[in-house]
Amino acid sequence: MATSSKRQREAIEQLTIPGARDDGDGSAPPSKSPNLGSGRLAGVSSLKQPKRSGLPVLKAVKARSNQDENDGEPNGQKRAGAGKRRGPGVPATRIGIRATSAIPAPAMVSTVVDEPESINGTNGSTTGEPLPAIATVFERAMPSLGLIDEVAKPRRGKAKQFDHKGRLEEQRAVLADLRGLLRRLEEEGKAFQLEAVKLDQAVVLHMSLANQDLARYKESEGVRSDAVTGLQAQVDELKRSLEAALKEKEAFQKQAQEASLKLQEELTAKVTLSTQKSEVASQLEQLRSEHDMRVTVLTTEKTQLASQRDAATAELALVRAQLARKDEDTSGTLQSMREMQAFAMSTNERLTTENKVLAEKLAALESSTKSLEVSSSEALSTIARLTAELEASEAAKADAVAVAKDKTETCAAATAELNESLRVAFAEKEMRQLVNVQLADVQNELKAVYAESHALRTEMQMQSTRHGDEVAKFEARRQELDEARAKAVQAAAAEMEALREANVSLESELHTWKTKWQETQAHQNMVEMAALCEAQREADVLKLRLKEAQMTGVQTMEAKDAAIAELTAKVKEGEALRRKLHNTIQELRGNVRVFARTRPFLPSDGPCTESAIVCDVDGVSMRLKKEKEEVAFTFDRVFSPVTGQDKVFDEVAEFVQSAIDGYQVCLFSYGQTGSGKTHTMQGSGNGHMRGIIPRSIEKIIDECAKNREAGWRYSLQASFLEIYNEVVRDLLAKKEDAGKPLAIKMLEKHGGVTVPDLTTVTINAVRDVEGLMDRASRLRSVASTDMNEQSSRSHSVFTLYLKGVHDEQGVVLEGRLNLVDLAGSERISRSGATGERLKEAQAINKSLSALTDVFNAIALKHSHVPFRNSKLTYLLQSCLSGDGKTLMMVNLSPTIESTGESLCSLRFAHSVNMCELGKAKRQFKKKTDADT
Ligand SMILES: Nc1ncnc2c1ncn2[C@@H]1O[C@H](COP(=O)(O)OP(=O)(O)OP(=O)(O)O)[C@@H](O)[C@H]1O
Repeated sequence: MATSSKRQREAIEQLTIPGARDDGDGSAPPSKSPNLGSGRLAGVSSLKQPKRSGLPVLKAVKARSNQDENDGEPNGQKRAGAGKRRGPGVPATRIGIRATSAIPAPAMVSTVVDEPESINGTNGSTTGEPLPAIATVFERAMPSLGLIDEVAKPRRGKAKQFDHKGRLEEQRAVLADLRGLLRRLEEEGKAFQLEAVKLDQAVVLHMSLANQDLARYKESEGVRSDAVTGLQAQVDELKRSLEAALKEKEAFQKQAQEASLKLQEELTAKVTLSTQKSEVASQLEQLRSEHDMRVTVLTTEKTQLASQRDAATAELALVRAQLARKDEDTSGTLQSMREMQAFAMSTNERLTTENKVLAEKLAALESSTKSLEVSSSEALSTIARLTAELEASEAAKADAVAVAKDKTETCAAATAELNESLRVAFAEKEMRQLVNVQLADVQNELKAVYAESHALRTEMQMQSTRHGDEVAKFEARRQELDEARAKAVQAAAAEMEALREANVSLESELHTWKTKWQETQAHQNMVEMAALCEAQREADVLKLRLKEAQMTGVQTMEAKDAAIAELTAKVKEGEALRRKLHNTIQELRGNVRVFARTRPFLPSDGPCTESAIVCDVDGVSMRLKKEKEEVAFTFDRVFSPVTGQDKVFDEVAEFVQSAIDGYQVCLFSYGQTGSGKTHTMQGSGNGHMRGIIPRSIEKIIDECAKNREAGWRYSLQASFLEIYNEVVRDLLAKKEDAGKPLAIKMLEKHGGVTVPDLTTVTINAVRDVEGLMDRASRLRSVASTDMNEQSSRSHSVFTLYLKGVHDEQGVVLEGRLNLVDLAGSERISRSGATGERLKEAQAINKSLSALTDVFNAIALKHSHVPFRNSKLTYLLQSCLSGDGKTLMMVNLSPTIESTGESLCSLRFAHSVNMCELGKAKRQFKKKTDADT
């Protein structure tokens, strides 16, 4: 404002003509040229200034001109002449118009294009504030108007005093001044043009900066939204799997509860049974003692009866002897009587007297005979009584014998019953053992579910923390950008507001101008209007250009988004292709494929859950933290603790498919004890935690069913063995053969090995395998150690023999899938093994070291590979000597304490990964009669 007033004063001083100076308006000559266009308005507030400074001047001009007109001059054509006549009045008006119209239009344009600078907040102007174009025009025009007014004022006063000549001189001088002014204004116009060009460049520069900012913002927005979407998807995925795991866990808990309820019931039933059994036993005991007592009583009775019988028999014999004696006596007496009768008869006559005596004697004898006969009949009745008694005792004895027989029968029945209950009790015991095995399995499964869900929870927490950080970062960035944008918008709004205000004031000014200038010079007014319209048009064009630029920016961003999406898809495709090519190369080289899997933390690992293993997101590399450094490893596949059984199986499924296609496939899990080998191979339960073995069988059965439609017939056989303390044992053996050592034999025909007496079971359905696994897990050598509650103390080998016959094509495929769950390597000091466990650990470590030697020999391409150094390597010889495909799953524990073991396992796995076994051979042959 102060500058503007100063400029006005300077201009007035410069333009003050000698006549005017004489008028006492100021005596000092102009010291320098006025610089009307050099300054910019300091801000929106300065827009008001021209109104305040210019309008009163215009009003004064108008008032004076009205006054002149009122002095007696008519309007219209006469005015020009009148003006000339009146002297200073007319030139003053002209000067005013010329000075205003001389302001170059491009300068206005240049001030309009100043906008983007302000929008971006990077205004190249010294003040850094907007330049409202039209306001500037008026700002610049106002001093000239004031000047003209000032110039005209004294002249009008003097007009009355000078003559025509003098007035003409004055007019000429004024004209010359005005010409000079016009020239300066033209120069000013050029300067404005130059400035406009510069401002154009600045606009372009700021536009490009704005576009860059916009692009950066869009890009970061895109990255953020991608990351947010990705993270959201991951979180959703994790939530889903957690939910599934929780559901499964609930189901398992339910199953476990049911199982424990069942077990409880069974235990109650068993208790009842054993109570019944003890009751029966006590009854039996009672019966036995009763029976024994009865037997004793009967024996005593029998003995008594026998002694009675003996006594009776003796008595009878005695009586019989007496009777016999008596009979003898009687017959002797009769003989003597007969003799005596003969003697009597012979001597009858002679002994008539004697006959009497003899008759008396005879009568006596007859009475004694009679008494003897009485005693004989008495003896006979005694005998009869005794015989009856004997018969009664015999009957009693028979009764007692019958009772004893009954008792014996009861006893036998009770014994049979007892045997039956014992048999039931044994069956119960077996059942209980089975239930215990199942319960252990369920508990294990529960533990695995818990561990997996815990890992998922941890991962989710980490993800959400990371997500939170990312979101916070993006939020901060967004806020920054929002703030910048808000500032820019604010600045733009202020600018727009200023423009609008300027426009409004311009319009009102214009209106005033129009009204005034219409009266004085329509043509100049038209030029001015044209300039204004031109400026407006240019402003519109610039606005349009800005809009277009924004549109182009948006389009470019959309194109960039599309390009980013395309590139992302290409990266994915590239990754898939890379994996495919990697697999092909590995296959062609016959490399042993190695997958690494880290198990989640378990409650038994203790409170510290800082993992020693970091799995990278690329899915193939990992790092092991060792003190302060990290050792990096790369394998064919790396599974983090949150990877479930299904995902792991998805990756090994192609190997299982190879077995169906007629290859010998060997898949073995290696790692320290408690690192999750059995979990990976066998798993637990029949749900989500099923391992590779049950899933492989399901897949094979499914695939075989599908291939059947194409004319293939399949037969599936399975065997399951363990190598415990260097002894091969059949895990599917009958009870009586359990634990029997089996021999490994070299097959002369194929050069492979076989275990001749191994049980093979035909598999028709998935449920066949469940029974089979139960059978095997009851026989497998498992024990509790400090490192694992259920530690496998043996290497187990599950083999599936597949034979596919295509009758039409006359071909036979013979695939074999060996799924090996190795016993865990262990540091004796950590596992706390002593006694039997120590012996087992030593055998395990020895055979694992033999396996290491075999792989080392293969890796170094030694001519001799020491397969025979252990039962394990001898048994796996055909798989490891190049005919088949081999995959090793290295299992790892995440704990810091296991770092040493993990490093050993990883180094071994790395050396195994380097082994080249040669290209696998398909077991394909022509069908023969033996293959029907
Ligand atoms: N990926 C996993 N997710 C959930 N739980 C797991 C996982 N891996 C292992 N576990 C759990 O860890 C425990 C030990 O695993 P496992 O018995 O399979 O180890 P191992 O390597 O076979 O041990 P050992 O050599 O002593 O037999 C089990 O309770 C198992 O359920």
